[in-house]
Amino acid sequence: MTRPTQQPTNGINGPLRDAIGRLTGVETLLIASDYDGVLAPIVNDPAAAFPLPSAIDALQELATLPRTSIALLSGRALVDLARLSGLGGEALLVGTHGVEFDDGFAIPPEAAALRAQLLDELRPMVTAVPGAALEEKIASVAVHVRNADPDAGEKLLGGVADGPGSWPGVHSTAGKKVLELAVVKTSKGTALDVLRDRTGADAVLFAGDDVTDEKAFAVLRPGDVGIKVGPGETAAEYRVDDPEQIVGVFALLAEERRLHVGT
Ligand SMILES: O=P(O)(O)OC[C@H]1O[C@H](O[C@H]2O[C@H](CO)[C@@H](O)[C@H](O)[C@H]2O)[C@H](O)[C@@H](O)[C@@H]1O
Repeated sequence: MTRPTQQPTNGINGPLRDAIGRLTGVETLLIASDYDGVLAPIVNDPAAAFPLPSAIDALQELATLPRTSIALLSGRALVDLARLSGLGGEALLVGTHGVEFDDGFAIPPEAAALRAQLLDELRPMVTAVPGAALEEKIASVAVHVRNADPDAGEKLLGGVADGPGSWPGVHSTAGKKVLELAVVKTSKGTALDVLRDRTGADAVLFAGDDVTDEKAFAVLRPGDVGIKVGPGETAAEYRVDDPEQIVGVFALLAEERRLHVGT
């Protein structure tokens, strides 16, 4: 279908605008998004990181369209992802950096034992640094230092990385003022491949802002669209500045795809 020349573009121009135009016409489309820093602006309290209402509106509108699926792919525990995003059956939700699908995840007993050891080691380390906090998830533990003195926080993260973060079977990933220690292998890339298969998508749009999202950008294929939100090195082909701009992308895609596929 030819795009009307006067169609609003939500301020999105150039190659990204063209890429969105190409996605509108694919037979089966998957829109997958990271949560924190993409749908929800970064805030000091992880428990209060709510999404931009307009982001959820745009994703929900996309989910109503034929042959169009939406997914959230997050480092969050699945239960927290569902609660904070407010999305339910209309979205495929995957938590803990790609291991926790909504059809169930059971942590292997030896990994559960390792996680318990990790918590025993980390609690006194974190308690000793005012403002630092532990976030417990089913197969990982996150050490947060956003609210700690910057030097003390960096020192804590260094000590955690060199200490429990280097134990056999522990997989450490640095994020935004956080070090995540997982007791199972995690990969948003593997999870995105699973989502692609499950939805039968001919093309995928993935948006992410952090280091762990690079594994998802790495599995994108020709015809897919990867969008990095904010600064930092990336393998993504496109970039927007902030969550408000990614809302613009989702809204434009919803509007154009509705015209193309009908409802
Ligand atoms: O994969 P994501 O959905 O981007 O989740 C990554 C981590 O996000 C959360 O931490 C980050 O956001 C917090 C709220 O804005 C912020 O306070 C913290 O400094 C950031 O690191 C979340 O708490 C983690 O569990 C996620 O893994």
